[in-house]
Amino acid sequence: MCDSLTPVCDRKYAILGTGALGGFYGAKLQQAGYDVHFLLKSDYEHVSKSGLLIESKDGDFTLPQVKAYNDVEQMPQCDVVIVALKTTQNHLLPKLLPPLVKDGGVVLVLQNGLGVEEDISQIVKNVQVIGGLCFLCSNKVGAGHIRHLDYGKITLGEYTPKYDPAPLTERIQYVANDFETAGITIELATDLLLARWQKLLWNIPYNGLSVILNARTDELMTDAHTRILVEQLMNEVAAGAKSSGRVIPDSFIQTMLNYTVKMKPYRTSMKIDYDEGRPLEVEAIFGNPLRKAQAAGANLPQISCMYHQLKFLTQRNGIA
Ligand SMILES: NC(=O)C1=CN([C@@H]2O[C@H](COP(=O)(O)OP(=O)(O)OC[C@H]3O[C@@H](n4cnc5c(N)ncnc54)[C@H](OP(=O)(O)O)[C@@H]3O)[C@@H](O)[C@H]2O)C=CC1
Ligand SMILES: CC(C)(CO)C(=O)C(=O)O
Repeated sequence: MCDSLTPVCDRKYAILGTGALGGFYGAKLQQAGYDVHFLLKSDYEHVSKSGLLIESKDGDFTLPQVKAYNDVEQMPQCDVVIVALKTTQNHLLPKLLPPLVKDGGVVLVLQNGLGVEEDISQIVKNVQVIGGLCFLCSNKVGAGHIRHLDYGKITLGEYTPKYDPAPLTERIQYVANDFETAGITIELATDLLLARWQKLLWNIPYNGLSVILNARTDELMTDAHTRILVEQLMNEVAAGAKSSGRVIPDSFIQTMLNYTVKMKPYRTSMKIDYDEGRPLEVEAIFGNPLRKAQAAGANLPQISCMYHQLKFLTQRNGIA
């Protein structure tokens, strides 16, 4: 394996799920010279023939040729495997991950939600699991066609048993360097659990309310009543974090509110999934944090209410 100082080397990356997020970051890594292997499902034929098209606010580009697969058994073992499926597909990971990740390699989880690293550490042994929180607005708009609308920064943190804070290692450093070489801003965190709760502070109110109230982010922030609701939900997420011994200060809540006011009007990814009749990431984003907080004795009534509303909607619409 190449060391952390090698700017671009023969490190092999696998993208598990070449959609809005995996397609974008995978294409950026390939564009920077890394050896990237893309796992696809419905877009496999198209991408094998025509590659990927990335429309990005940082500049459009095409990759006419990519290494595309529809079967992990055909893929080479990779140094870094990026999990970029929707969490609703994570039941496939026991089949997808073991043949793909090198012994001593890295599994990088770029999904939203809580608890996925813990599950993955049970599936593959002798690999390092790293979590990444992506501040990205990207959509897949057609076969092999990704539209990157805004942002892109990733916060990376190493997973350790029980999510104990971890010092930065050489491994996380080289993953960070590779992404930075590809033009992605990286922040390194020594406390992955805190970083995950901080990301949930955005996802829980906006993803949930966007579906339940049929609203974009700008509508939720303009209306005085929904703005209060967002803030109350953020405070409950902070209470959930506190039950895990993590402190999210009020100033962070204010920063997230201001950040969303300045965002281009955005239909959240959960809302897009809902509108398209696809399963929603309800368990990873709502169920797991709720269960973790409840196990620690914390009561989060508004998040619990939202969780049950979303479960109702997904069951009624047959997308559970
Ligand atoms: N999009 C964004 O801006 C952000 C997304 N995230 C998180 O990133 C994760 C991924 O989201 P996103 O990229 O938006 O989702 P997408 O649905 O766009 O991408 C997931 C991809 O996985 C593919 N896939 C599903 N099952 C398989 C399979 N069995 N084999 C191969 N490929 C498969 C899908 O292919 P097919 O279309 O053929 O089903 C799809 O292209 C989620 O956890 C999301 O919450 C986090 C921050 C921002
Ligand atoms: C906050 C946002 C919209 C972009 O930063 C995001 O990361 C998400 O959709 O999960």
